[in-house]
Amino acid sequence: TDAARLETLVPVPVDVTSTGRGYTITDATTITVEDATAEGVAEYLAEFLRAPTGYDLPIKTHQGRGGRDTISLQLSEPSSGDHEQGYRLRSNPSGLTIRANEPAGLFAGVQTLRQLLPPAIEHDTEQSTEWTVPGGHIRDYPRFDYRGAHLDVARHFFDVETVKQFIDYLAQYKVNHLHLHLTDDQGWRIEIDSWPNLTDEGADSEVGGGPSGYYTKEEYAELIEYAQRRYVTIIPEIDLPGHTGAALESYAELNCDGTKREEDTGTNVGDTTLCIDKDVTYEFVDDVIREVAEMTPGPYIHIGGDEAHVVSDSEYNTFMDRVVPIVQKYGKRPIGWHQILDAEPPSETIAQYWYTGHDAPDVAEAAQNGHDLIASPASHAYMDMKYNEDTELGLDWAGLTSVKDAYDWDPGSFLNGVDESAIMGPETALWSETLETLEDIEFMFFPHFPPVAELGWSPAAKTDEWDEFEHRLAAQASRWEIQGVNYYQTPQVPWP
Ligand SMILES: CC1=[NH+][C@H]2[C@@H](O1)O[C@H](CO)[C@@H](O)[C@@H]2O
Repeated sequence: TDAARLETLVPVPVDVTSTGRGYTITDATTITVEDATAEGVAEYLAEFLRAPTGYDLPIKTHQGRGGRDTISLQLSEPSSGDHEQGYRLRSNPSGLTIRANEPAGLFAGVQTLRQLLPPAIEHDTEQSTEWTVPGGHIRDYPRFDYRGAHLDVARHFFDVETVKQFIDYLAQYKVNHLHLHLTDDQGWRIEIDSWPNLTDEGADSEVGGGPSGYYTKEEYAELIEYAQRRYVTIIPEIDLPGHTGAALESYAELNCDGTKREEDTGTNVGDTTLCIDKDVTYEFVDDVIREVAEMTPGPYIHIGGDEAHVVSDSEYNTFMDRVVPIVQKYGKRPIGWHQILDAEPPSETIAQYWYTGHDAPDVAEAAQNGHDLIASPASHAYMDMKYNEDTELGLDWAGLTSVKDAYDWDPGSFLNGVDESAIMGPETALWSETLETLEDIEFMFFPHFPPVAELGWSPAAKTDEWDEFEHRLAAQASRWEIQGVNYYQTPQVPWP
């Protein structure tokens, strides 16, 4: 029934009230916006609805508050207690209203509207369906401002179209940050004008040695624009000083022994590093960070810092002492995997926690001293962990991660001794040693990912019942079928 769709939303909203008869979108429906800054959302909504409904759905601006037969997108001053990424959605027989303080909130409301419509709305060809939105009102806002998803495009390269589809999946579940792991031992995937060999030579291979590639600056800008239109901030990661094999293969001088490293098509970790004692290393890092900062409108640059196993602690600290300030010099806020804390970087440096345990005293101490954290424990948020021993794709170094495991944790309290206020939010990680295609990405990401997306958005009190959640997750499958998502039908979920 239409009203049932109010009960199967993922992420679950803060407050949902069913009020009986709702609104049916017809060819008489118009979309109205009063505020020019909401026009982007109106266009996104219109494009989304026009294909499956076949209706014109004209967008009318400055028509005042919507009258009959309108989907009205309204921006209003924050009223007390409202959250800047929140929205309110109302559906009754005369029309629909989504109201928010910011366009990002309207966009979140549009994703909820998408799930209140019949699954047939996911078709990109005209369907003869009654497009009814159940009667009700929803008040909603995110628990965490930061809801992230990481994608490793270095071990295997994924083209612009694939990354755009990945961004669409993030938007569908209200995730608002995409962390692109652009560089590693097997490939350098972003064009740097001042060091052209990084992509001339460092991007011509990948794990297994297959065909590969990189993003030109134009393609990177295309991804930025596509993400911005979906209120997703892109965070580029240049992993340093370890995981630098592709750079070391491209430029002899970056190696301590002055000879180029062999091309790496394997999956070992921890056996590479830039040469800590050479000045050219810091010229290189400065050039790279400068160019990446220039092409990245978002506030963050991730500099990795994980698994620098072939340098000493003091070398690592020397490196980070020189490199973290470079990120700041170019106006960005540094993020690193949580090992970066060993170098005691400036307190604005964000640490991304990725180990499996609840106890990390150094991380807890850093959080108490003002560092913000991103929660990516490999035992719950690593989407490349196998679902079970039968899963062909993925890895299992952190153990098997069932879909229930991806839901049964709390980003705000996962780390002992860390107050929720230090947690920016959860971020999934999808490493691509074993993933080569969009279908491979989809298989590990669905249904692993929506549970973590819910933990990032929904109230803690509503996300601790797997037995309740599994029914809402199951109801998503009718949409994924139409979208053509290659999802894993885990026996853990009562699929329709
Ligand atoms: C931060 C981090 N460093 C390692 C670790 O996570 O595991 C990943 C595979 O799960 C691997 O690809 C990555 O290089």
